[in-house]
Amino acid sequence: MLGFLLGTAAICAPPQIGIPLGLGLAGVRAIAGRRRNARQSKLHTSDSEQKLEAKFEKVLANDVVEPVELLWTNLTCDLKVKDGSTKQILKGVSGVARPGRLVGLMGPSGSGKTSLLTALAGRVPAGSKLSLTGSLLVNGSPADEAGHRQAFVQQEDLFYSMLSVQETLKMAADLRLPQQMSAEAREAYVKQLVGVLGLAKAIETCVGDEKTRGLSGGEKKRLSIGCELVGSPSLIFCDEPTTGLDSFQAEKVMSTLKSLAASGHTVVASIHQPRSSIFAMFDDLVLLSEGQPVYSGPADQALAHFEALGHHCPEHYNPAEFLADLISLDFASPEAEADSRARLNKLVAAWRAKEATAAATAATAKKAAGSSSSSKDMARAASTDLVMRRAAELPRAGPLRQLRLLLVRSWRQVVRDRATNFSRAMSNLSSAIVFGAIFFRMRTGQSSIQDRMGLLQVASINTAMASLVKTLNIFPRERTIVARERARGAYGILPYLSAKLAAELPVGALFPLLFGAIVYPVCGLHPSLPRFAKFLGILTLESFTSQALGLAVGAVAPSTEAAMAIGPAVMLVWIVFGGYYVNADNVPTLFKWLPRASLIKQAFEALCVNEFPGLTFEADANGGGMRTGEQVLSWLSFDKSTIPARAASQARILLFYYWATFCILRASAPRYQTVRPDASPATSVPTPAAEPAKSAIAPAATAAMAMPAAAKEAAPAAVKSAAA
Ligand SMILES: Nc1ncnc2c1ncn2[C@@H]1O[C@H](COP(=O)(O)OP(=O)(O)OP(=O)(O)O)[C@@H](O)[C@H]1O
Repeated sequence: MLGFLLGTAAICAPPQIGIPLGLGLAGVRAIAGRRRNARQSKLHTSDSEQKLEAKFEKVLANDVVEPVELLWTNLTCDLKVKDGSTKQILKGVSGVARPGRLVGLMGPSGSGKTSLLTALAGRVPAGSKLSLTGSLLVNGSPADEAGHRQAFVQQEDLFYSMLSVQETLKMAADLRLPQQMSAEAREAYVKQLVGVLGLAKAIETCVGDEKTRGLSGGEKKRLSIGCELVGSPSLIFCDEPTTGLDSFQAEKVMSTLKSLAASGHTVVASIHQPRSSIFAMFDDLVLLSEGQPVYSGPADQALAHFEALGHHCPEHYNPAEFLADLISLDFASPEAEADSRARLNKLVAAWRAKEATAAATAATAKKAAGSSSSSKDMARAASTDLVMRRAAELPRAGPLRQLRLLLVRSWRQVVRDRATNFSRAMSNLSSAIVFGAIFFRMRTGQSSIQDRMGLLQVASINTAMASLVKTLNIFPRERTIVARERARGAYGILPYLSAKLAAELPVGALFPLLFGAIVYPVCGLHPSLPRFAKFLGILTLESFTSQALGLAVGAVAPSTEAAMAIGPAVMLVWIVFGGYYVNADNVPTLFKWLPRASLIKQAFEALCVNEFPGLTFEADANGGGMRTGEQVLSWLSFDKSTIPARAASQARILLFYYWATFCILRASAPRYQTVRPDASPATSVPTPAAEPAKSAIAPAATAAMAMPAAAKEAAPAAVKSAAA
């Protein structure tokens, strides 16, 4: 199985590293292969899967990435605005991304880079106000039918902050690689990936967050790329990978992308205004302004193109800056705007004319490329293609394995997050000290009845709020990570939620216990050990229910800020109907369900039922007042209540929130729209006007592009011969 690693390593590593590495470790691969076979026979893996896996290894070991060519023609993105009109964000953009080449998407802010990248990656949400038309082809087939593997590295780097680089990559590998891979092979695969990403020095460093120091911005970005690389995608999209990084880190990130392109991947990265050393890394360049194409072709021919149009880039000038200035609109004054707009219109018109001229040539070239490919090339590409696709379908981690892996991850996150745990402990401790000081050693006078009720109410509110706020702070962010991982098909919602709860509940229970253990004796609540234990149990269950409410709100809210606004507002309703401010008997029929659904009410009522029975109070100055705890319960309308009944109600509310969270998360699985064919007749052929320099694997790419129909016929024969 180490062969798998070596193959992938050879693909991911720059050629000068990959080839010696492959040769040097060939012996180790043989040993690992024998171990794998033994393990597999133990697992009763089916023969066909073993054969497929062997072929998969062979394909990877031969340093072959399935070549993928992405071709977009006349791509238009319309945005419906409020008044019913339409704003064009992309206005008929065409271009190509070839295997083995790094394509830079450049343009001024708001020019449509992110929109184009998102459209190319097929990540425009379905049902949004955006609609896409045009043509998007992968190796000649519509992108949504091509079945290729691709990765989308988003601008924001999100991770479980307490996991190290190695653990993060290993988790991605464990969840997403075929489960037949041995543990050693996975480990070696991760090690190799770390090398490719240049993260060897940071391998044990935890990712970190605002509270805990960890990876630098550049290292986080490379880790994001690494997580997306698991599964060896042919096509890699990267949205503004250098944003927020210093020039050194930005260059390292771009070098990683460049070496991935050099090993056969097709890489497309949007970038705002790179320094000249980064600009020099681009093989191809797509320039956009105001959603219109200004240039699309080899990066080293861009300046010549604009030179021919009368715009000369001064010597020793950063070409990226020159191009950015050239295609930007100047809003300094109406005259400057009119001038820059006129210049831009000319540049766009010149490019459109060049595209139109290239159309006929490209059609002929495409035909020639198809016929010049040897049948051997075609069979090889078809074989590779089929094996890679089928290998990607090998079973990954099943639900139980997912549960185990996710449990380990959540547990590490919860236990290692000392900063959060410390602040939670301090918050509960300080609340306990404040309440302890206010309600210190309550006596048995009439006024102590109110004090006891007040303490029980604030104890239930404090416990609920502490748990809610902590969950709202963390969960919306975690939900985004989960959504990304689910988009890669890493795991299901049920294993995720089960693992999260199993890991978090034991740690989460410590904080209400700490609070209750101080408040109960200090305030002089009913002096009985069983009642003390029940007091702690009621608070802990309430804390879990409040966490579940936080999960449901966090699942539905679009951001942490929104969740922090919605959660306390919902909690306020439960506090009002918490049994202290409004007597349940006086609630209008329409709202009768509210006290029943209030987690505060269930906790407060249970705490009262635990506290008051058996207590006696001194009479007031007139000899009146409530003399027994039972009278107090009756006054509160809690006289028929029992602790098991309240606990059962609380458990029902808890389960309802879990169920709601599950349903919301499942329903919110991202759905993306496909590109609708353009109704108008095709106006251009999507080939850069200038012929790009041929990459090492360009012939394979051309063959793959030209032969989807032929591939279908050639594939079975090719695979048969490979199996033989
Ligand atoms: N979902 C959307 N709703 C409203 N406007 C949008 C949406 N998506 C894009 N736009 C608009 O389309 C234009 C292009 O946006 P886009 O984010 O693609 O530009 P960009 O070149 O990536 O900008 P930047 O470099 O600043 O990130 C902008 O004017 C933007 O406001």
